Amino acid sequence: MARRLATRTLLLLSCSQEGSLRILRASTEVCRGSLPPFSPAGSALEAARQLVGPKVTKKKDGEFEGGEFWEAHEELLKRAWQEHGPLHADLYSFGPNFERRYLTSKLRAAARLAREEGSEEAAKGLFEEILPGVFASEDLFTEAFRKDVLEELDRINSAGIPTRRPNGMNRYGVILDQVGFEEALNGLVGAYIKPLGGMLFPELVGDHDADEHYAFTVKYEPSGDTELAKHGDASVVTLNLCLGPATWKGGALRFFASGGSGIYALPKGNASAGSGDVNFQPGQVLLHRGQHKHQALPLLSGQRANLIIWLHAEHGVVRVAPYPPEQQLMAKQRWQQMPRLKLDL
Ligand SMILES: O=C(O)CCC(=O)C(=O)O
Ligand SMILES: [Fe+2]
Repeated sequence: MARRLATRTLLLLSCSQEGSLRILRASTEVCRGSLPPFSPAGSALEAARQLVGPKVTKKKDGEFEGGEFWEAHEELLKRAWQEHGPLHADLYSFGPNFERRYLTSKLRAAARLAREEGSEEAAKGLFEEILPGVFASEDLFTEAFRKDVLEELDRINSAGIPTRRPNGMNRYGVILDQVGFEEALNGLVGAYIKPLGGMLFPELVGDHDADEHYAFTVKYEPSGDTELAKHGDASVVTLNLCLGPATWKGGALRFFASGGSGIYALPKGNASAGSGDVNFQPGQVLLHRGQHKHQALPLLSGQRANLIIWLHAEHGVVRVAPYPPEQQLMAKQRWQQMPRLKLDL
């Protein structure tokens, strides 16, 4: 699973991979014939609304489901989302407005202290290690962030533009980087999420191990996906924010213990990977290693939506071997890196 997801991430994020370039070119030829005539001067939004997205069926290994369709229409869909425009413009660009509206003052103050003084005490104080290797916080994102994201998702889902399944197992959700959020997310990840991931998992996040991200939402409800099989993510560190929206029953996230072995052995104690169930609360964030195996238990009623950010190195590479203590980054090195503002697509 992890390797398959990594491969798909690589295909989505990197254009330098020979195979994906070939698929893209071939399918563009195939699909042009079946598209309504589209002139560059016409409305991309109108053209995208006439597309019929591929059926989504697989609950495992579904990364490439409809792959040719998505590769062929990538440019059109990107322009369609631009034309569609935002409901909450602040969500789409990272800067002082984004930070003030969507990040708690506690998080901003803790990050300032880490950047200016090299002290991570306040940042560490935002988290509780609820299972070995699983850090939880309710102090990262504001209520307004959840509310605006949920409203934006509703609008995206009723835009009439096809959206691609978020990964090989979850069928329902939105790939946030593909619907206009990549710039804001690059800023958020570079300035906050990557240093937080490095602070909590210094043995895995060095200088470049979390340079890139893949962000998406997942949705569970009785008429759609209700559960998710045990897996690891295509990430070195995963951030998982529960968006709510309101109430649901079941749907806990179960973690499985593993310490790894040989050169992959995780340090003992605080940083090892423990087992247990997490019953999400709206607004709660988890940070865990991507390779810490987990599973979503069956949702019994209601709906649960989460926003997930996978951190990985360039080309989807996921570090699994821990750094020895003397090679780990210092707090200032983590927090003073400049955010990368563009994805290398
Ligand atoms: O159900 C969740 O919150 C986690 C989903 C998940 O693990 C994933 O999409 O990789
Ligand atoms: Fe996962």
